[in-house]
Amino acid sequence: MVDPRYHIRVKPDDVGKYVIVVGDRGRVERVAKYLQEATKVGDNREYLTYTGYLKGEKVSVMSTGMGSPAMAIGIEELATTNARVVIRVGTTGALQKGLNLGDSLIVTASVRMDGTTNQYIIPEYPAVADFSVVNALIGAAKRVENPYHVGIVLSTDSYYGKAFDEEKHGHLEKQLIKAGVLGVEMEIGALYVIGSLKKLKTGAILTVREELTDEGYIQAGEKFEQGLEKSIMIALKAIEILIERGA
Ligand SMILES: O=P(O)(O)O[C@H]1O[C@H](CO)[C@@H](O)[C@H]1O
Ligand SMILES: O=c1cc[nH]c(=O)[nH]1
Repeated sequence: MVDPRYHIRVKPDDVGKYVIVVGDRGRVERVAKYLQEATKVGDNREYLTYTGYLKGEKVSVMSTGMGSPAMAIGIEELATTNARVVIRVGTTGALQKGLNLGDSLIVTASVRMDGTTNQYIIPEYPAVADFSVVNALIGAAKRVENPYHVGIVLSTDSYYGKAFDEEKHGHLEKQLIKAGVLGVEMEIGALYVIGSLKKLKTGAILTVREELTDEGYIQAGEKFEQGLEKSIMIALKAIEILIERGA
């Protein structure tokens, strides 16, 4: 028989109803330190999982690695546990001026430029967040006080180029920027589409890691690290809001 949690290697009851997913396994403990009684409940491949408590409710944090295939496996397997609400805390490259290093970006929807979700459903099916999760993230961002933006991102399969190769796809970049797409990352399309298909409530908050300036991109640094910490706090506060609302 196929193990429904072959990759994430957790017991269903070891995962809370509320789960934060992060790309980088080094980010898991940065989130877990805010949970009460956090303990490691799984560690296999890119999937490192801790579970603790917030307001008496079990909350987990799991890394999903880079790219949509790894996110898809993580979400499929999480859906066989107690998980019902999944919030991604990730990083993004800005596609618009005015998104500064360390700013938070609450993601309402994604342009599905990944391959994975096309193997699940027609391209016209939207990659959209759960409204109650977006609402809680906005409420939390107001309280934590980090500059934040709300909107659409582009989810690609390639960090180095391809969709944004000026010669090959310059028109596409211009089209999406003109259409107001705020940032680029690599997993939210899969999270939102597969989350919807599996009846999970999903949302995401990204931190700007590459800022677009007149001179080109500037990357990471202290402002980014501080902003990431704030984004983690916003995601946790959003979960507290959802717990209070019984959502
Ligand atoms: O910081 P994370 O969550 O990994 O997200 C972004 O960073 C990675 C690329 O450097 C991709 O996974 C992209 O989506
Ligand atoms: O996928 C990503 C993440 C951060 N910055 C980018 O340019 N791409």
